[in-house]
Amino acid sequence: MKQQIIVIKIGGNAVTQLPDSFFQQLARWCQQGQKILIVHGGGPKISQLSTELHLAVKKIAGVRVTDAATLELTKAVLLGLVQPELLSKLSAHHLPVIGLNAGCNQLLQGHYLDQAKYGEVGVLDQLNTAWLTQILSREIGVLAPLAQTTDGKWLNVNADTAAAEIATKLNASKLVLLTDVPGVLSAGEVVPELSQQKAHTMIAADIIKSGMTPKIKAAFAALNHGVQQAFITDDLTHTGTTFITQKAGIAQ
Ligand SMILES: Nc1ncnc2c1ncn2[C@@H]1O[C@H](COP(=O)(O)OP(=O)(O)O)[C@@H](O)[C@H]1O
Ligand SMILES: CC(=O)N[C@@H](CCC(=O)OP(=O)(O)O)C(=O)O
Repeated sequence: MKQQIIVIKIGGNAVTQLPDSFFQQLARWCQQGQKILIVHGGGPKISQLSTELHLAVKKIAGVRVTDAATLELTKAVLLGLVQPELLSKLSAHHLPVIGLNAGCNQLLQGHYLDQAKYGEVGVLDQLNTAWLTQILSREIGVLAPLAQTTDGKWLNVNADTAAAEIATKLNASKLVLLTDVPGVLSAGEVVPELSQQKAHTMIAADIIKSGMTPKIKAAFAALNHGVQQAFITDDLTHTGTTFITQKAGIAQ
């Protein structure tokens, strides 16, 4: 089988409740020689600790408004709590892993999204793909959704957006957005296939909202920029919602 790159984004809720099937599927992909990059979130923990420390929690369409104090807390949560916990769970399942962040070898560089509106929030520009690809040929990379400006300032990036942009830059075969729901839901049922047009309608009807909005945008951005497949699921062994492009010509 051709070696391909799979990017898995794990949301902050999902990361605390990974089923056995998650580790088993990773082991299967490793045995097949697939390269795997995990981008992890941590939003619920950032919000919880912000509240405990009396820092305002504000999100605009799923993107955290991040002042300087919230950025410090975000780095501490992602790199000090969520990432080590995830690395130790993966290691306990004998999977070869390495923790990564934007500070290593210009791994992820970006610029401010809109500093007046969002504060220290970034958009990705550059990924050190040569170095990352080498790492991924040996280990599962586990990466926090932070970037640095060219002059070394840290930026908070929504993890769904980061995962999709990284998947695009790596020319990944698959982007899996692993979350706490089995897919995009409509009237309590998983929507098995979602076109961009149908997603727009569901957003306008307020069926898709809050944290699901950046996922939808991220998934379509990745597909439209060459990633072959994108899914939202709560289980790596179920496809949940598969995103489809209009070009695929599948009925909506
Ligand atoms: N149509 C929808 N289908 C499923 N979940 C939705 C939908 N609209 C909004 N959501 C919300 O999006 C949440 C997932 O986003 P989020 O909490 O940000 O997860 P994560 O931490 O995995 O990024 C779900 O738990 C649900 O509350
Ligand atoms: C700018 C921005 O929104 N950054 C996110 C990064 C973490 C994240 O996205 O975590 P989840 O995937 O668990 O939501 C945040 O601060 O919450």
